[in-house]
Amino acid sequence: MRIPIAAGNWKMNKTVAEASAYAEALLQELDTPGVEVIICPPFTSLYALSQKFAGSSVKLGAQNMHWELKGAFTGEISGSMLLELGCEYVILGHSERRHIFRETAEEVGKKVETALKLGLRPILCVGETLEERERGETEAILAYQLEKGIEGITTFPNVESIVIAYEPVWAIGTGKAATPQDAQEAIAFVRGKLSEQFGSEKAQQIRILYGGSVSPENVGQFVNQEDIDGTLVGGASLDAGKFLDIIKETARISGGI
Ligand SMILES: O=C(CO)COP(=O)(O)O
Repeated sequence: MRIPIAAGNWKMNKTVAEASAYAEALLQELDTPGVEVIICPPFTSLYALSQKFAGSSVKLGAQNMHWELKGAFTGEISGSMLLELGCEYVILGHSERRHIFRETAEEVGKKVETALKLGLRPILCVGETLEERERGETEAILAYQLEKGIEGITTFPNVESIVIAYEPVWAIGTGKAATPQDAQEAIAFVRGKLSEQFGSEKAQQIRILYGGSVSPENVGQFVNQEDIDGTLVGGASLDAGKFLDIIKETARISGGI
């Protein structure tokens, strides 16, 4: 049984004070044992939130890390630093990192390998641009990003602890979400690729999320799909009330497993 996830990617938003106030509001209302809730704030709020979430069911994730463990990499953060701050997850290969900061699929793969080696659970993001979709290249792009992303971990015993997020670039921050059918189709394709790499038993255990303009109103349609195991939420996760509605709807649709 794959436990559904509601993950909030705050991107470059919220000061420590704002993050702390949000955490208090979230914890006051949170009562959904069937859903794994993950908050991914900026690095600067990780410590404060690890204190706030201690003893609760809310998990902490970072939004990026370097593939090396330490060294002369000005401005970078290592996986062991994230573990020390209480992170269980780390988002890797988000399309904003790939497109704005020119991260390559190979670099993302190195990060995934290091994260898993350290016992951090990667949330590996994959997704096509609008031009790629219109050219009919969606599956080729997903296959390429996935193949490079998991290249270094194919023999790892804990591959099932990875999470994949399908985030079509054209749906991110646009208010124009994919249709549940398109998302299901892409995610079923990803699960098929995971099955080729890891075998069907492992592939059936790996959670695959949808991300891109998820809201309290549309989340149910995604979580209702056979292969979609939750959502990675940007804008709507910045408001504790909206994110709580997303968590509740996820629990309701997935039967509070
Ligand atoms: O990029 C996203 C999550 O990682 C999605 O962002 P939005 O929910 O704002 O579209």
